[in-house]
Amino acid sequence: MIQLSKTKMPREVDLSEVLDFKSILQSFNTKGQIPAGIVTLENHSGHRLFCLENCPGFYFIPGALSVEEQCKWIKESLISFPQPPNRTNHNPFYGPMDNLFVAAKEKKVFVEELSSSPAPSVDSSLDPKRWKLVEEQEVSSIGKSCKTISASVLLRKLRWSTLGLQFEWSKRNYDVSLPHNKIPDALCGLAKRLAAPAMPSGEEFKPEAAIVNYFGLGDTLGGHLDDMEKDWSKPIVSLSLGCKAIFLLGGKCKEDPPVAMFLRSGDVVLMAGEARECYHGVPRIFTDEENAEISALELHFSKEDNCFLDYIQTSRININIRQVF
Ligand SMILES: O=C(O)CCC(=O)C(=O)O
Ligand SMILES: [Fe+2]
Repeated sequence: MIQLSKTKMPREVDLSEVLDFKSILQSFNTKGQIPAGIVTLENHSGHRLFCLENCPGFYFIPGALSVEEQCKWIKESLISFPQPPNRTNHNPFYGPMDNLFVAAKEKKVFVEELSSSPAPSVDSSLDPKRWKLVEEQEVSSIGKSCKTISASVLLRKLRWSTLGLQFEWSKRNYDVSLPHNKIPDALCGLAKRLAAPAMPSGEEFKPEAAIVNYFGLGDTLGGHLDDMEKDWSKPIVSLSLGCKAIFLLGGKCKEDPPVAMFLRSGDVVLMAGEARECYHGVPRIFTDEENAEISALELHFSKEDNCFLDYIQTSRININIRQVF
């Protein structure tokens, strides 16, 4: 099950064995050299792809997204992707939440409304209408018995949002009866172009759903399979944005030793065919200045709204796009 879990602060680990496709690309471009077990090809857009000999269907495209594209998808992930009818991890407790990012930027606060009638439901936390958004300065005038939580804390606790067909975590399946919007056209077009090298010949990828994962310091994604889509010959297209992470690609059994690789902002991974049967996860993100490797993003965002800069300096966002049927 895909769930981001809080862990203790990161430990010092030996990173010397972690595959680094950025430097593999550099040494291929300058010296024509490539490590054993890795093969390379070029896609239509001139991007170099790397595949692993012992994991057919796995593709790594280092630096596939320009800085402008990365900034665009970071903004979309914070502003529009968590908007209803898309659901987020906050839905069960707070209900559909409009404009969380803007509310956080404006330092607004959610307040639980205490109504005398009708009788409260057995579990009041499941009644989303009980939460209203107020200005920070109004909080002092609200009774101490009311629960309050700031929008910026809720933004920090945003773990996932779902686009297109909505994934129902409790049933671990897509619930086609839930209201949803189509995947935005620009994301659809991008996913189709990126997916092309991993598609069965003559077929075009149909993006029907996407899961957006938000990682803060100490957040991890445990080893899992994405097995709820019908046709595993179609790839999952996975975009990395923000702070650098380590991706673990295991085998078909949980016990198989994984290969570790760095995922930087702008990298894209495709997993199709046999690679879809491989366990994978994200055990670590790097938020320190030296290792996050987000200076290009920082430069770009420093000319814009500081809120994006503040968020991304301690975060990673992953958008993974799927064909469901
Ligand atoms: O964050 C990532 O790079 C991987 C995400 C993933 O595997 C998933 O959401 O299924
Ligand atoms: Fe996954």
